[in-house]
Amino acid sequence: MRFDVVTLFPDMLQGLFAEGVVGRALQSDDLTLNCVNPRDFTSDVHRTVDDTRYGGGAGMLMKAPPLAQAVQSLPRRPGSRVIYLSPQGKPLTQHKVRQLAQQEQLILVCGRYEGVDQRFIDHYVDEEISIGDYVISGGELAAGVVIDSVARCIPGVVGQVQSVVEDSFFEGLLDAPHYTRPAQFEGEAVPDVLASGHHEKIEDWREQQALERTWQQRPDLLEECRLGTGQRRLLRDLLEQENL
Ligand SMILES: Nc1nonc1C(=O)NCc1ccc(Cl)cc1
Repeated sequence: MRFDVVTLFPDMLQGLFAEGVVGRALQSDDLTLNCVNPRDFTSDVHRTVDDTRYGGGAGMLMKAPPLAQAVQSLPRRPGSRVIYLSPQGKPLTQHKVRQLAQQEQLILVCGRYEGVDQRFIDHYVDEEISIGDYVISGGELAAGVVIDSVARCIPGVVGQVQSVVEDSFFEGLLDAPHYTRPAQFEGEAVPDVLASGHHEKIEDWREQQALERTWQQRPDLLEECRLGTGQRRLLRDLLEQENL
């Protein structure tokens, strides 16, 4: 997978991935990160990348030509997609992450200021993606979230594939609680079942905890995910316990 990031702040992205498991993977041949700066595609002495809006309105917009030339400067692999990060995009979900991980190349365009000229989006962007319903200062952190979550889905990037499969949202449910040594922490012990060594009971307990936590924190996820018969029974028991 090749990640190309179109950004006015290339050092930000390099900094985000200077260490860590994804950072190390990005040094390898099968996973690369390249940044391209639209400012390098300006022709005026001030290297202008922004301008005021037609029709008025506060703040500045990113101009289309430097963004377009930055994207055009990139070598394109078959199966490459241009993604624009913004609050106007479709929500980034684990399902979308898995879809993106199938591509050969992702070109991530990071906006700054108050937005970009819509004609750049219409002519060059394949899809707009949002990492959440809030506004951050630019698309760079959102691009970092896409790179990290997609890279984790690529075989060989994150060791112990099992830990990736068990990540929250891989089964559509939130994760069960986890515990490690010490056995006692501030007077609280670890749930007995986890010390029982009874793997089937432990799996059932974790399944029940994941359902309970998802039901409490994110009932919306329960509508979407396809529950197995065992999970459905556990959820029914849970709702009965809660007299619901
Ligand atoms: N939420 C989000 N999910 O993806 N990106 C965001 C976000 O807030 N970007 C800020 C942003 C995006 C475009 C421009 Cl021009 C300026 C600022």
